[in-house]
Amino acid sequence: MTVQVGVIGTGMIGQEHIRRLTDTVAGARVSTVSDVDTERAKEVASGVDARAVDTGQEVIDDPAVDAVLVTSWGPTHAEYVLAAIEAGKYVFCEKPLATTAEDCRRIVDAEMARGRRLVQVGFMRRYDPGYRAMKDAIDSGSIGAALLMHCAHRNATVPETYHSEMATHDTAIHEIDTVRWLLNEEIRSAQVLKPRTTSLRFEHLQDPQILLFETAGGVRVDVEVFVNCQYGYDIRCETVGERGTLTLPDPHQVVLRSDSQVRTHVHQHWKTRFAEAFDVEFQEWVGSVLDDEIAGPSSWDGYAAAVTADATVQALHSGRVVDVPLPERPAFYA
Ligand SMILES: NC(=O)C1=CN([C@@H]2O[C@H](COP(=O)(O)OP(=O)(O)OC[C@H]3O[C@@H](n4cnc5c(N)ncnc54)[C@H](O)[C@@H]3O)[C@@H](O)[C@H]2O)C=CC1
Ligand SMILES: O=C1[C@@H](O)[C@H](O)[C@@H](O)[C@H](O)[C@H]1O
Repeated sequence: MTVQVGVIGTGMIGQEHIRRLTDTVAGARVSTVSDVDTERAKEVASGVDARAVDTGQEVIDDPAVDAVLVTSWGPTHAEYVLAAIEAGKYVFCEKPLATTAEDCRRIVDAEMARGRRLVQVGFMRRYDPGYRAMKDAIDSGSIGAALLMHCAHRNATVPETYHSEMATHDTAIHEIDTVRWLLNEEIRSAQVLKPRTTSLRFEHLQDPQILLFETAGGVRVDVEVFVNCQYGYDIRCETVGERGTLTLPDPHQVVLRSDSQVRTHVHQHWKTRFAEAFDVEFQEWVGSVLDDEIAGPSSWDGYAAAVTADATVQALHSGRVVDVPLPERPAFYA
């Protein structure tokens, strides 16, 4: 069987995932697409022999669509995810699940009321081979109990529309999910340090920032978010345990020795740095839709990340350590 996917949002990542579902992932086909920019939707649809419709709701209502992919602008996610749940359709939503914790909670409650998992959130790092190897090594006890984690999330540059809160909500939201997943614990408090700022930024932006988290089990995590680092897209993570450390490897790159130098390429964008992770993420999602059993990052994970991100933004503004007010995880998401 082929999963017929309807896509809402044909911007940058929407087009990436449409290409992926068309050329790389087995068992799926993009059948229907929409975007508020209807001309863009038509153009993208014609490239993959799909049907363009005028609204996201029409995608969800299309009887030919088995599963919905939401890759529109973040503030529109909640409306589409809730409508897909209402229609009883599987829905993959790019991060963030919703832009407010309240909307994430509405999604969690709607999914629980439906009685089965329909939603997967696009936290693609869980599918990166390096992060997966780190998770396996932590779980197997190879470094003993984890004590510390040092992370860095660097982008080459960001546009003027990017503001200081986005360092958490848009960027470090990936680390928030990754830390919870790797350590299998919730984050209980957040603090934000504001180092000297780079001169190579738009004036309104605090860049870099250092986010400090403490997990429920007392693991201390530092995350450097530096979104104008100039030199590339660089993601780092080291876990320090009682008996050793684990370092996230860079994806395979050829190393050139020539002219008295050793050189290797630095990724410039998330598209290439996480290309393999996205491919695996979508292959596994399609498999789980075919098996009728969604197993990837859940709407609870989307909600927990949003609550943690809100506390982190409060910490950015107050300069204080802020507790993360996350309720207990419902058994439905055990
Ligand atoms: N997992 C990851 O590493 C990444 C995730 N993302 C996430 O993907 C989402 C989209 O990001 P980009 O593609 O970079 O943005 P984009 O701005 O390139 O594309 C967003 C698209 O949504 C459309 N849109 C806006 N409102 C709409 C509505 N009401 N209905 C239908 N379409 C609507 C826009 O016209 C645009 O084509 C964001 O939530 C972003 O956080 C983006 C980049 C990387
Ligand atoms: O999700 C992403 C973008 O939306 C965000 O703007 C970037 O900072 C992240 O590195 C990327 O993974």
